[in-house]
Amino acid sequence: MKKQIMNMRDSIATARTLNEALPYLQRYDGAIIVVKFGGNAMGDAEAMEEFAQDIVFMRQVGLNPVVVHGGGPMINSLLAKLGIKSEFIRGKRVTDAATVEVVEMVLSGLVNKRIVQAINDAGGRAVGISGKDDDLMVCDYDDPELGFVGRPRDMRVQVLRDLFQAGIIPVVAPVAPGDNGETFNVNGDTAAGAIAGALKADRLLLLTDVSGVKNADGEVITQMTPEEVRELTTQGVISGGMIPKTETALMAIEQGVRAVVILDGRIQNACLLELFTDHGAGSLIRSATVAPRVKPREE
Ligand SMILES: Nc1ncnc2c1ncn2[C@@H]1O[C@H](COP(=O)(O)OP(=O)(O)O)[C@@H](O)[C@H]1O
Ligand SMILES: CC(=O)N[C@@H](CCC(=O)OP(=O)(O)O)C(=O)O
Repeated sequence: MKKQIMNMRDSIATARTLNEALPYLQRYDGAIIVVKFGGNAMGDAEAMEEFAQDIVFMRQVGLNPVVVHGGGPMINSLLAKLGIKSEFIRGKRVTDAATVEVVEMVLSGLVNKRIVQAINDAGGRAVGISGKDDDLMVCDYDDPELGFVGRPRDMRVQVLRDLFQAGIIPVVAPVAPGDNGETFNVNGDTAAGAIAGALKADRLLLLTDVSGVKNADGEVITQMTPEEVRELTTQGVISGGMIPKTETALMAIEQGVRAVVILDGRIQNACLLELFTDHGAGSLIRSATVAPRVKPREE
């Protein structure tokens, strides 16, 4: 009897959750959601499975998700095995000719296919590509001191639209071509922002291993404007790997992405929580002039 009551309570809670999701399901119908899955957010097999389920769920309810992934820790591990040293400047890896080969092997191979397989196992149809496929993301050199690090210049996102049309979930590795046969290593956040900007995505979700952007007291800031982001960067409160994320957020917003959310990809169903519940998750960055979203995040 007690068990039956518990089951009933669970069912009521589930129904309530579904009900809460309805306005968001309506709001996001047909929306393009770019999800950056950082290497630190990937975690174990279970976390990967949950992430894949969230992505398949999105597609199932009529959204168009695009996954752009990172894989920094996996690159580090192979570089270490090969005895190749690597350093970071402002959150980006200094990339020489030997390093870029390892980066392409790890990102376009190991990591990309692991995500593709997880999404397909969860019942979706995923296809893995990189910035090289159909010249999706042609790059220039970002900064001479970084070596083969690319800065996206020409975006050809038609291939992504074609994949949406076919019911396929694109999974993009941030490796890209240059004009003179170069292979570029692109920071995953930068690539996700460029893709979201070119698609004028409804949302860019940057999944990482912290619960959001933190202020000087270490508290997560739930909502910020681009001006506030610039201020925190000048003060040095935003540093290291968070810099490419917030830089990306600002650029994406400038290019017409409605809002960017930086959130903890290790928490269960992070994407669904952000998109389909009143509560939301992480730090939402959007211009103060953009109309508030339906979601009341202490608004
Ligand atoms: N103000 C800040 N708020 C939150 N994290 C910050 C901040 N400044 C620096 N960071 C660092 O940024 C890291 C996230 O970047 P990174 O490790 O590159 O993530 P990913 O691999 O997911 O792309 C956090 O783990 C944290 O150490
Ligand atoms: C230029 C640059 O820094 N490229 C990154 C690409 C992978 C990445 O961005 O991975 P995360 O998202 O897991 O950090 C790198 O070499 O690590």
